[in-house]
Amino acid sequence: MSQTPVFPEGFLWGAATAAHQIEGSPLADGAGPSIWTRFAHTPGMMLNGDTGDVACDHYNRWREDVKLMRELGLTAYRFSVSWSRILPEGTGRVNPKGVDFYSRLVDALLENGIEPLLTLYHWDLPAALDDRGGWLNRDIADWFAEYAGVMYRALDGRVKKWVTLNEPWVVTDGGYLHGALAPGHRSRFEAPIASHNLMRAHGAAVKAYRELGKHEIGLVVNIEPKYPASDSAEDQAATRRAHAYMNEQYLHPALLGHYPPELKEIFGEAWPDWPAEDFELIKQKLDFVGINYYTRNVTRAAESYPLNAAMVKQPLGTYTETGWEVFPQGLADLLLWFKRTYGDLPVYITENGAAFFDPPTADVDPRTGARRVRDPLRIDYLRKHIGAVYDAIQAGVDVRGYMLWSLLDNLEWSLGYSKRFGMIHVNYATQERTPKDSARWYAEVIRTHGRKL
Ligand SMILES: N#[N+]C[C@@H]1[C@@H](O)[C@H](O)[C@@H](O)[C@@H]2O[C@H]12
Repeated sequence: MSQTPVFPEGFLWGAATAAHQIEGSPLADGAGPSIWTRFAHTPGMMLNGDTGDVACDHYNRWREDVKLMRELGLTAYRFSVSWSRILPEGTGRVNPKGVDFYSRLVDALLENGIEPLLTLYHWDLPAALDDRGGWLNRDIADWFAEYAGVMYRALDGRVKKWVTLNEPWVVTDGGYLHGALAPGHRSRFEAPIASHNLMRAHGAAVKAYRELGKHEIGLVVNIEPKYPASDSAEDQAATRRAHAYMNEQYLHPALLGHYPPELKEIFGEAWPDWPAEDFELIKQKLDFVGINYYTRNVTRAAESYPLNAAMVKQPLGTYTETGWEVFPQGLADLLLWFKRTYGDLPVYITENGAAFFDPPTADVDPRTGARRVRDPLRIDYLRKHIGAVYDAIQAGVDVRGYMLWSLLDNLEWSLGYSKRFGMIHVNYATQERTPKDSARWYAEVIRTHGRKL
């Protein structure tokens, strides 16, 4: 990016979170347990034995957090709804106090000029549905559409941008193939079934929205550009497999109505022959796609399960606390790939950010008593990635907003509280919030609509 950027009028500047990662109080006011409530209380599943029982206590502190969003000047806020707060058993009985929590949050956002982007599913499946097979049960498409319908009836109109699923790839790869995430399964036979049912549920929820809703709905995927480590046929083939497995596995059925052929190659006998009518359900017209971008992957052939591919660490690369290479050009490359492959569908960057080392407690200026958290690496990361978004917009990609991951330091799933992605520091012992230097910087970016990158 060379010149002073001029982002499109109406471009949304926001931040993103997820229910289980910030709310705490997972069983309050009639809520049912989710698979993450269970997983976190299963010994050995969570680093340091951390759980989401308290997290950022957002369930009780949401007013304070909305005030912080307003002070930063956010024009949008992406959050998720905990399905089991709404339907404690996953289907049937609605918990009015669960609906009320999100209704009040949405009203507060709107009163403060912040547009809500609501994610229906950000990994916290009701435990009661997991007991009935969860994402392995084809009936979940109907269960998810029922839950989505409850939320559409309650909030559509105040919420005008809906997301069905967050990162189906992680749900499946982490929860059903490798077992690092809830519900902790490890099966190459279950993974394709979970993936396919996630996409069937996505389609059913979009179909329900077209009957009940009047605004916009989309899908959020985590995708990353795969660059071959060499020109060798083996590395090229490994890169092709990795690209299909992560970047095309969900966008192809949702937008094109079929899977990439590599998935049959990857899963072999574990890849079913899906009924044609499933793709009619999955491929529903979308109003936008959300892209979560963090890093790239330089890929080589290797003996690995199930891809026979491995990432090549870059000796001159800069890496975050989660071991991800800082590579902003990958975001621009990815957005151009998306446009070439799927056309001019509007795109939001629904997550982008980094975990760098931040202290457990904020510094205190002895003269003023003011708290401060210095995070120059995060500012550099964000500046370069927002710049890459601008480059893609200049190249013709219809990007309509940027949601920084994350508003708050939060529960990084099975990594617990060990990784801090927030632009607002959370002292978990006191629940004190301290906007980091990156938050102050982002507020200026927003105030100048991107001109002060
Ligand atoms: N890891 N990491 C950070 C972040 C995670 O905290 C979000 O819940 C996911 O949507 C996505 O993986 C990205």
